[in-house]
Amino acid sequence: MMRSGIQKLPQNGFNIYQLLKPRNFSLSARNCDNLRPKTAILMLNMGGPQTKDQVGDYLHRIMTDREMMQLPFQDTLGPYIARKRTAEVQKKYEEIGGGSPILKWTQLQGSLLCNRLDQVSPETAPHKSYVGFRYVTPFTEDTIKEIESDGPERVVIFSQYPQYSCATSGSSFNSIFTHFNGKKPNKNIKWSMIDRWPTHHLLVKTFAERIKEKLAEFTDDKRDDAILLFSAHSLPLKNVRRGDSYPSEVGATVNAVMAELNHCNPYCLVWQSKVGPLPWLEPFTDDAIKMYAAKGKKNFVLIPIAFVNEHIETLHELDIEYCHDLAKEVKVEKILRAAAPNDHPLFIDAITDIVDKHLKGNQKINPKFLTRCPHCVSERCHKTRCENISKIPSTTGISTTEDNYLDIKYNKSFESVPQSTLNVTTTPINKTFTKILSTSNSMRPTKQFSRPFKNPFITPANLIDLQYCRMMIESTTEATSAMTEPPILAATEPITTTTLNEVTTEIETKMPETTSTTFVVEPKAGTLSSTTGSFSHPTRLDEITKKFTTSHMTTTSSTTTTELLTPMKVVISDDVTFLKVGTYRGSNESNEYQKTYFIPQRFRGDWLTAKVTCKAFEMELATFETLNEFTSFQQLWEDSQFSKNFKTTFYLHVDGITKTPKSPDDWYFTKNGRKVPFKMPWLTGEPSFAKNVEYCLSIGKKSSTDFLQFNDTICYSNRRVYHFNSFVCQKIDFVF
Ligand SMILES: C=CC1=C(C)c2cc3[nH]c(cc4nc(cc5[nH]c(cc1n2)c(C)c5CCC(=O)O)C(CCC(=O)O)=C4C)c(C)c3C=C
Ligand SMILES: [Fe+2]
Repeated sequence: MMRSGIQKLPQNGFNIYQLLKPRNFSLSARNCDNLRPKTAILMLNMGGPQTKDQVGDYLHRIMTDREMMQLPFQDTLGPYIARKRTAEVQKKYEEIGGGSPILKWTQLQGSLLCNRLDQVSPETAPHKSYVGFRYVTPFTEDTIKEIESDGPERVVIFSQYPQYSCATSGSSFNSIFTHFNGKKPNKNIKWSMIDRWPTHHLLVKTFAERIKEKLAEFTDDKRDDAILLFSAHSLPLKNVRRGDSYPSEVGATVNAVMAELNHCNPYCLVWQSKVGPLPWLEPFTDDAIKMYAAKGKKNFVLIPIAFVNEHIETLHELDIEYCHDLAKEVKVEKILRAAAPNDHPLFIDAITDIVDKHLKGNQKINPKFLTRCPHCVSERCHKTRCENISKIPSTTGISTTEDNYLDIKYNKSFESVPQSTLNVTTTPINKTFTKILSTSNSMRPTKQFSRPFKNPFITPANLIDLQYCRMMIESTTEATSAMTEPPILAATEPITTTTLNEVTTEIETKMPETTSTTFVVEPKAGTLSSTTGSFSHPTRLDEITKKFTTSHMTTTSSTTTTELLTPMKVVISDDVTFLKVGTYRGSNESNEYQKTYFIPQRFRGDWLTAKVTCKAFEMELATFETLNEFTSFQQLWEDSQFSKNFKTTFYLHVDGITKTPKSPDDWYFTKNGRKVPFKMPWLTGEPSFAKNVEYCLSIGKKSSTDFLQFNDTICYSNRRVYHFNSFVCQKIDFVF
């Protein structure tokens, strides 16, 4: 499906030529480069690649922008991830017509804005708009040079993000102030800025109109039930914890729009476009559609609420991935996407009013902008707000000294925050989590860890490694050859049981079409017993998966069917290799056994350190207790049957089986107080096999707030074959 935001430019029944008709100086100001504008409006935005060729550089810039992302070894890791991601992102841009329409829309909006400003504010005319992008041409720094050479009296830096985030608007503003650092500014040009406008009444009206346009397309009987899903680009929770105002500002826009609409419909604020493995603001837009659909809601309007023009996330993610693909998958009746404000006349009125009021007012800068987030540890933010900003000549009657007063006051209050609060010193570990999370966001210099760590499990090195592993794990979508590093593993791998061959033969006899089985056997589950093997077969797997999915979900309870979520996907990167870190011996009533732990090689320390560190970040760590388990896992991953349809990424921790009951009747789900037996079909249906079968279920969670994940396990009397037919359930009581 091909979409192009550019093709949509003339829609909306709005004749832009009416606005562009010549009026005194205004048109010439924009068409004749030689004419000096009195007022320049610098439209700030992130930008998007206009051609496929720009995608690589664009991603490179995003990934190396420390305000947008904080990665360990960012200078190396950022470009690496950008390269890995380029082809995938290029494909998306191809599908929306070859490039991002942000530039075209911003130019049009700027032009319409200046025409209107010339009318409503002749004293500051002629106005001329300029575009300054953060990650792609025209770069803000180049545009500033252009403005300076045009020599206006006044420049208004106008953020095109209605809601402020340090990751977006903050990054753009900081880049401007960094640009001015060390330069001699032209004292004749006065600068001021508009950093946010989330609840401007005309912006709110524009969104309301965009929604009404779509509601009008529903039949009368369906219209009132349509759920309005306000979808905003998500934000990492670490940014939220730091105090980023974006979530509350987006919420403010949504509330104002709903008030404007007299709360005519049910609605929900949802978040889209998560990047990377860390937790971001939820609920995600696609999950919300799925879950509402599962609850019988079938009509939706998606409203992009945090961006003022079409871009890849409206044209691809919302239109193609959700309104088309997902809607089909979850059998939505009608789902429409409201257009972005684009060139809606009310929107042009909105930006005109914002700039006009700004020009007539005397606030050159929002005090909120000068006050950093409560948990901000960014040196750049500090420098920008306390030093660089005061180097830009102000535009209003306020003297530079007074302007500096704001900065100095702020500066002092910042300095008075004891830096020691940034150190992680406390135990027990639970208490340290929050601090670690809130202070490890930016790539802090190691000196911030200068105080000794009392918790022996968390070391700066491991924190950095952890982040590194996360990024690496997330950044690739295919299992790679580096995973086959097993020589080290093979050499040290203990075989925990003597019955391996026996079981292999047995299974191969029972399942003759099986050409590849990988599993490990171990003594019957007892204390500390855990999963040690996998079953995998390229052709049978599909069949088995089908059988499992249907029989589980339909025979256990019809209501659970609707709560089946995406199965797991395990992503392993070529940079994460595994290392043996420990072996221990144990015994249960009938056997002795030995286990060996493997952890990602980059972790320093033992497996416990790795585990505890991961726990601190609520991340599961892939640990493989035996070589066989490791190889099985790898095979499973490589098996396209398993990987092709999976959308969710998380980390696999093959964890212990909770209990091995004696018979299937010993455990069951409860649903509405009713006991629902969990009937496990045996893979071959062989009665002779079935008589010794015991059933197991391992339960895991990827984070404390996440859904339970169930792993089916079948035990044959004294051995267990584990396979990865995992699924995720919600709201099910499990009773042993
Ligand atoms: C308007 C709000 C946005 C916030 C907040 C935001 C935060 C944010 N974004 C990334 C990483 C990426 N964003 C990317 C594209 C992108 N981001 C926004 C908006 C916000 N981002 C838009 C409108 C776009 C698309 C622009 C276009 O080309 O049309 C990308 C690149 C695309 C991709 O790789 O998927 C990345 C990467 C982070 C890490 C972040 C918060 C910290
Ligand atoms: Fe983004």
